[in-house]
Amino acid sequence: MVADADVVVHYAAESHNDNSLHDPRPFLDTNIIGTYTLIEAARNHNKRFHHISTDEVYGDLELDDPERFTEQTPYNPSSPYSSTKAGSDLLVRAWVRSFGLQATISNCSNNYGPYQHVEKFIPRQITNVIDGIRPKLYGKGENVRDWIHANDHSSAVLAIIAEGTIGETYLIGADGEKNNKEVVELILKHMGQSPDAYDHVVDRPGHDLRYAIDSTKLRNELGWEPQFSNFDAGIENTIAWYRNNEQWWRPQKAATEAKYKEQGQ
Ligand SMILES: Cc1cn([C@H]2C[C@H](O)[C@@H](COP(=O)(O)OP(=O)(O)O[C@H]3O[C@H](CO)[C@@H](O)[C@H](O)[C@H]3O)O2)c(=O)[nH]c1=O
Repeated sequence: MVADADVVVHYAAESHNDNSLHDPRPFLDTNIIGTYTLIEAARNHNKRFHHISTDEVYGDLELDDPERFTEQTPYNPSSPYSSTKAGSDLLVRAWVRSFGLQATISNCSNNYGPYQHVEKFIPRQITNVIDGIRPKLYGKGENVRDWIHANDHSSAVLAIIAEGTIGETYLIGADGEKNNKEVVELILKHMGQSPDAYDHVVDRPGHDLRYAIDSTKLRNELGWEPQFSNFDAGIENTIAWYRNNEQWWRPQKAATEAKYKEQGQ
């Protein structure tokens, strides 16, 4: 497959923190060995490679910290998931230096939009409300995530593939910081529910407090700008998508909720 490709863009990963806390092994197999397999294939076939990664490799920030993550922030991952992504980033960097792999890396903040698995925060709450279940907030709901629409993530990746400098890392983010409580309240508002119609549940062990991305390098060097900066409208459209595409998510819903129930979440 790699022999016939122009560019290998490596999005594939075990990506869900909660899953990694209950069964870390698939994260090592997929994120570490899987990435090793792909960079070896790209090296053997002399192909341009782009590695999709996460801002979680940088650990977390305090809620009141004025700083945001930059390409210079030291790696400090917290979870089995983010530590395997940090490991996969380092493999790519080593293949660039040792073997001259023509690779770039991007670390993106939290994505939202259509086609997201119902295990993730936003689709879980939307599909819960559709099913008459109250949304579930971990802990106090004060944790902050820096939301970006999936289409903006994709346009940034395209810009990096086209114009990015080999060996470089680019942070992708759209200045979308919101705490989890605000997001749930917005979903409830757009779904005609009372703003307090949610439950607090058991917190995630080691739960990262806040992620925040400074994407100046991507914007200045490659001229990238996000197009979907209206989060309110983005959430409304995402709700409409889940309402209109039940056949896509329904097969995963019961098993996903059963797993959460086992953890008191
Ligand atoms: C599923 C769920 C999550 N949460 C909280 C935990 C987090 O603070 C926030 C978002 O949770 P998640 O959707 O699991 O996403 P998070 O752990 O931030 O990680 C996401 O964003 C990362 C980028 O920052 C990606 O690398 C990961 O693959 C992706 O899963 O919502 C709740 O309060 N209730 C929930 O039911």
